[in-house]
Amino acid sequence: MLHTNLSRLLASGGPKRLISTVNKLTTVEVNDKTGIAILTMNRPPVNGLNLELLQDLKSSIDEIEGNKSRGLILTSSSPTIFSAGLDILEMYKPDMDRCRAFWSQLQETWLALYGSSVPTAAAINGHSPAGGCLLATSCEYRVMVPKFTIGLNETQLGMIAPQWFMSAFLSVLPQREAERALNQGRMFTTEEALRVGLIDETANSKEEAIEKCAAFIGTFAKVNPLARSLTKQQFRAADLQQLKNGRKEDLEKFLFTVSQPALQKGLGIYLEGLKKKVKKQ
Ligand SMILES: CCCCCCCC/C=C/C=C/CC(=O)SCCNC(=O)CCNC(=O)[C@H](O)C(C)(C)COP(=O)(O)OP(=O)(O)OC[C@H]1O[C@@H](n2cnc3c(N)ncnc32)[C@H](O)[C@@H]1OP(=O)(O)O
Repeated sequence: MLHTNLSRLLASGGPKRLISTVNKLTTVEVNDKTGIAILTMNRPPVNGLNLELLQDLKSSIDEIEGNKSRGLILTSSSPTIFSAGLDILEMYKPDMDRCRAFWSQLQETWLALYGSSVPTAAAINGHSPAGGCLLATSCEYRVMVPKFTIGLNETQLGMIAPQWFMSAFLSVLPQREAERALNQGRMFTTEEALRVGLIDETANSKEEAIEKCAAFIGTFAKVNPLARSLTKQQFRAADLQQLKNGRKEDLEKFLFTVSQPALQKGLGIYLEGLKKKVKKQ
């Protein structure tokens, strides 16, 4: 009951205090009464994860860790896109120095979100392919609005999802399901995602999704915060350590991959397809 009241208060727009608007591409709002922080991505049109959005996400996660919030809910300001994943323009005909900084920041941001000490949930209020799915599966709970899609579609782009993308996916899906979906580059509808367990609940609106995420975070209200956070970290330690140990190698593999002419050709065709789709409408 307490949890339901907390989540209703949060969703009803009860007393909210805007703690930070410092970052250009993210905002953090902490509800005074519940102590839950809503972290909103705001990089139109599709929340493509470029270097700057990744930097802002990391600094917002740090801020939420530092201000003793009771939980973090990740969402988007777009009515139809949670995140379109990595900004393909960071990988297409890239400046290699920026590309290096981009991938290193992606690693950094993932380590912060997946390893966050506070309870995390994603209110998925739009499409969530690839890197968008990585963000969502790095959270502990997912609530998604109908008529959108989510999944790791890397193989469709001729790319291989790195091991740590797979770790987050595998922390949510059974191995058999995860392996098949990754090999196919499968995008799940909201309903399919619920059926396989890629999301935990559906909601009819962003507000309801946030309410349900807050209710999930509320389930920890009576649990010792340190015991909860250390338990979470033990569950995730091997995945986090694997990337920490292999960061340099992972970066080099990425740089090698994006510098392949065949990949560049594929990305060019993919981008062209996205643009043609816009013109047709
Ligand atoms: C062994 C280990 C090896 C390690 C090596 C690692 C290898 C590299 C790994 C890479 C991993 C990559 C993961 C990714 O995240 S790649 C990105 C994948 N994302 C997608 O495929 C999504 C593509 N976008 C869409 O499907 C749609 O845009 C959608 C999100 C469904 C939204 O549709 P809609 O609302 O209709 O919007 P538009 O399609 O019209 O898009 C509006 C404009 O935004 C541009 N756009 C869309 N997505 C991206 C993107 N991801 N990056 C850059 N730009 C994007 C689109 O072209 C439109 O642009 P414009 O208005 O200029 O025409």
